[in-house]
Amino acid sequence: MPNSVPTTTSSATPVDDPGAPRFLASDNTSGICPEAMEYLVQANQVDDLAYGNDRWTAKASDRFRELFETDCEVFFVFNGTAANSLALASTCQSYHSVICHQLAHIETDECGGPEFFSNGSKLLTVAGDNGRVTPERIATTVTRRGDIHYPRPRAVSLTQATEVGTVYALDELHAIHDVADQHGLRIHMDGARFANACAGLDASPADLTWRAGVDVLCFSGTKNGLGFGEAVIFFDRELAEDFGYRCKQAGQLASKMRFLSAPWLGLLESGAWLSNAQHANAMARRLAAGVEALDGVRLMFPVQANSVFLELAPATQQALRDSHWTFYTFIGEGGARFVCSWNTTPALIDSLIEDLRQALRS
Ligand SMILES: Cc1ncc(COP(=O)(O)O)c(C=O)c1O
Ligand SMILES: C[C@H](O)[C@H](N)C(=O)O
Repeated sequence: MPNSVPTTTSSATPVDDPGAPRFLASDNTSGICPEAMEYLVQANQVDDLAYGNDRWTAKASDRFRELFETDCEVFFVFNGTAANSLALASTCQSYHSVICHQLAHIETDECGGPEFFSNGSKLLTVAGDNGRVTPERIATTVTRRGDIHYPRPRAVSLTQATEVGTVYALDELHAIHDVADQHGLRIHMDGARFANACAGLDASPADLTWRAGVDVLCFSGTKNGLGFGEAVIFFDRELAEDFGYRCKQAGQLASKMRFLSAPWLGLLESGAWLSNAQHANAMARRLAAGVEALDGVRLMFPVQANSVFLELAPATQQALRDSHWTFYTFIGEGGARFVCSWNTTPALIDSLIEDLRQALRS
């Protein structure tokens, strides 16, 4: 690494500063991890070609093909909403529909992006325990109507890890693949926290995607230690045809793409893509274990990735806010969501547990 490369690294909230905000609302609040920053700075050392024709983008794409053990097609876009919206638009026509969970981010938090970029493909939402779609609910949604007035289901979207911090086990993915195959559905995977699912399941990226029938994965780098940059990975290469044009038309073709792909290369070549997720998951488990014994706190979902959902009384929530904790209450089925990141420290988690303990006493 050139000596001039600054070894700047982002740190989590300093616990010893009582007035500092405590960032656990989202993994979108963390900074850029050292491995990504190192490669970002390296990519800045010399000029390179634009629009994805640079060496970094080629190397990162090859590393993804090594990681997934298959000749997949790789694209880089700026954020997850664009990744999901454009990937879904590649799986179906405007008169088709996409089956997804009622808590899916594509339904609740993308402001109609998937419908917009597909020119109208309808999202058909289904319920399901712990944020997961089931094969039975998919089959019912497909078969309940067959008339010309019903937008024919053509894809199913799975979020792995889910919006409520659970994961689809391998057998669940295969059962969904079977029913999708039976009904001619393509499978899109919202992998905003895909690395956390790999870590949580101790399963390979290939086993959790194409070997389980996934046609396209939106793999988030933003939540895995990058500043921005999502990889859209097509395992069905036919679906990838013309995807570059979709990106360009949607304003998602980065001219200096090396600054999206080089940090990804840092994650992949160092293995930080997985170790960052393993750490974030471990911090979530630490939080879950720490609150288990507290009266007045209910763990709302199994903690299988890096998110923890707690049912807290309004007064308790306010007490935490008064202590500068940040958390969301609009995700999933309510409750307070705490999300751990690559740089979440044990001290921060222990400080939250202690503040919770104090809040519940008052
Ligand atoms: C499950 C899920 N999917 C997709 C996204 C992508 O969102 P954004 O467009 O904010 O990158 C997010 C955001 O954090 C998310 O939580
Ligand atoms: C909810 C918000 O859109 C973001 N996806 C997050 O999980 O923090």
